[in-house]
Amino acid sequence: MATGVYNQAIGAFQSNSHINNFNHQHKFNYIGRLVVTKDFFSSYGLSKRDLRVSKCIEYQTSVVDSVSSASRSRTSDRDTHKKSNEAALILVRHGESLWNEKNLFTGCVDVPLSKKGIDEAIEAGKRISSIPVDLIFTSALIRAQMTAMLAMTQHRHMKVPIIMHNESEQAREWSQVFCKDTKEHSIPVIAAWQLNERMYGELQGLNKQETAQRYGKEQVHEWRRSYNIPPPNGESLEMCAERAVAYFRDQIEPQLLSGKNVMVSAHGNSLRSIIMYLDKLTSQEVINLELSTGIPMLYIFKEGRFIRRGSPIGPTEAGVYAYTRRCVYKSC
Ligand SMILES: O=C(O)[C@H](O)COP(=O)(O)O
Repeated sequence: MATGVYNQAIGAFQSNSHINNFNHQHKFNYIGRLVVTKDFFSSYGLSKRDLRVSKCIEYQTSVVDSVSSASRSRTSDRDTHKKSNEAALILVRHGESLWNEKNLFTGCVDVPLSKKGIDEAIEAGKRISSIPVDLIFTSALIRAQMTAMLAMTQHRHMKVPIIMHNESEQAREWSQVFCKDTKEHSIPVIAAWQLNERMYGELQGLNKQETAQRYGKEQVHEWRRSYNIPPPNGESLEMCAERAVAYFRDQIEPQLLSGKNVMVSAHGNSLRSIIMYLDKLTSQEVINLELSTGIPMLYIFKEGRFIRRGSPIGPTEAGVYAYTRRCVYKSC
């Protein structure tokens, strides 16, 4: 049985305000397509009544498992992963940074999280706390790394994320862990510059609103959201996609293919380009794609396809939209 945590995780995606007390009906309304076994009900203290509210339960996934069930061994988790040939992919844009707070173009400048960003990262961690994570990829920038680390402090598995230093033979040698059990209670974290925010060129450090006043809203919107027009001496989304999507395909997809659950903590534009690839968005559609800080998005990778699971539907859930294809551009 491997559906319990998936249910719970999806339930947690439902609503910010319901994180601590979301009800089962919510969970099932959103899921609506999962096989729920006896184990699930007992491990989460649910009753038959809960089953009745889940009108249409038909889709079984083995991506995630019940961490609360101490009886299940890690070995069987691995077997399930292998057999199922499906995996979870969590994408999260870093929490608010100190420059997001000041409304400055940041790009590749390495700025830490603000207090609000720290809270967002912790909140993001709560939302994904029931999805087993085998491997984490972050950008090389501290705001994405802080987000990943803070999120993992909330995880039910309590595994310790450990940054892999591959920059030299010595770094690899000196950071080895010699205890099998300790290793099993760790999650490797791989930092890659290819996942960095798009390089914002001469806009880096400028105030967004002042820049819009100086160059005009349309011009700044074009720099920020067009697909192939770069800001002065910076990267267009297309250029950013060339490195970020290539990295995703070469390094991340093979991990998913092998059944590993992966979290990627990165940036507004590197993630927009990856989502463009995952959801097959056109260069027109991606213009309207906006990502909120610190809101995780879940995809299931199954039979070579990415199935987006992270955006709850319904007007009452507007506060937790991580992703919207049709958003009104606001100059900020
Ligand atoms: O780099 C930045 O300034 C932001 O993180 C992303 O900016 P954008 O919303 O202008 O793409």
